[in-house]
Amino acid sequence: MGKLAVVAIGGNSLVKDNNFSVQAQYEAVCIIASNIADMVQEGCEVVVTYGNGPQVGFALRRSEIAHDVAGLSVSPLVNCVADTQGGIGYQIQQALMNEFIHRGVNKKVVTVITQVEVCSNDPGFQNPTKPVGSFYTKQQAEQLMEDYPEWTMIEDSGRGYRRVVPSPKPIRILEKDAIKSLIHDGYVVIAVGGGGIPVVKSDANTYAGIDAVIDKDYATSLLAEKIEADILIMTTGVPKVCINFGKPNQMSLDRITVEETKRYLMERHFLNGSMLPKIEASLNFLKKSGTKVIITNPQSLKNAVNELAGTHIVKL
Ligand SMILES: Nc1ncnc2c1ncn2[C@@H]1O[C@H](COP(=O)(O)OP(=O)(O)O)[C@@H](O)[C@H]1O
Ligand SMILES: NC(=O)OP(=O)(O)O
Repeated sequence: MGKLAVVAIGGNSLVKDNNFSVQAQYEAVCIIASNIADMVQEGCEVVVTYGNGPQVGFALRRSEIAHDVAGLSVSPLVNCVADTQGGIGYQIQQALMNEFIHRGVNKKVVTVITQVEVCSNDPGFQNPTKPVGSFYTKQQAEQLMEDYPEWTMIEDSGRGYRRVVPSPKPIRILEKDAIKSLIHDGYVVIAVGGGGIPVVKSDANTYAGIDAVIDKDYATSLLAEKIEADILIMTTGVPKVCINFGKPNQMSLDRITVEETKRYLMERHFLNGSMLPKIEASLNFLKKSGTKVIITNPQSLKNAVNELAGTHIVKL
């Protein structure tokens, strides 16, 4: 078996130039699929995970508006996660499958509906931190919080204001063994979409969904550790991680060690709800099975694997 890489696709990186259409998202997915197919052809085993931050927020909002306008029942947030996990997984699966067909590569692709266990006492339920859906101006955000007193909104990385929802930490991936078997059988596996569908265990050892959005970077790092992946790659909206992000002295990083990363983390260079989870997920992974983490944008993926792009976080 070649090197095992986990490629995590950021939900925001699937939204191009504020075009929220399904077609535009599919086009963004196709760029990533082409890069992933290159990696597979170069001998890598690949597992794909993906976010759903924008998409799950849109799904929730659509359902709330349908309730207000047409009296339809509101979809619980956990079902919005399941819906977007399926919808985005379908697009990635189809784009990758078509890419392999075009190239004459005999590789099977499958998406696994993935449930991820969280703790019902997780402090994340009391303190929502996960930005979802659209970006709003400060004025719009103030108006929305007046109209919907139950909403919490925060400023997200200088990009505008967004609604935030609870984001408990992932503790167990229920379908982990199925994912491992499929990798072993030669599939490109797509899993842990949207961070996984959050579930809690009952006293009777059964499971039930709970309203939250798990950060896909933490869920991906947990999966990467459990399947003993060699490399973790996170694609997002920026080609490289920066220090002093958004400031006049912003500087992008090519290669950093774990120790340097920890120092930048202490110096608060990575913003909450956006780059911070990626960095924490990277450090978790490198503490366990991982040898290297790459953070870059989708179009640079192939070059990044060949050390020509992206930010590389290494043990030494
Ligand atoms: N230190 C940093 N370096 C680079 N980008 C940063 C940094 N801090 C915050 N960001 C922002 O974080 C974004 C990535 O987070 P986000 O869009 O939430 O991730 P995702 O692509 O997984 O949806 C980048 O596109 C950038 O706007
Ligand atoms: N669920 C999640 O973390 O999605 P994003 O990566 O799109 O924020």
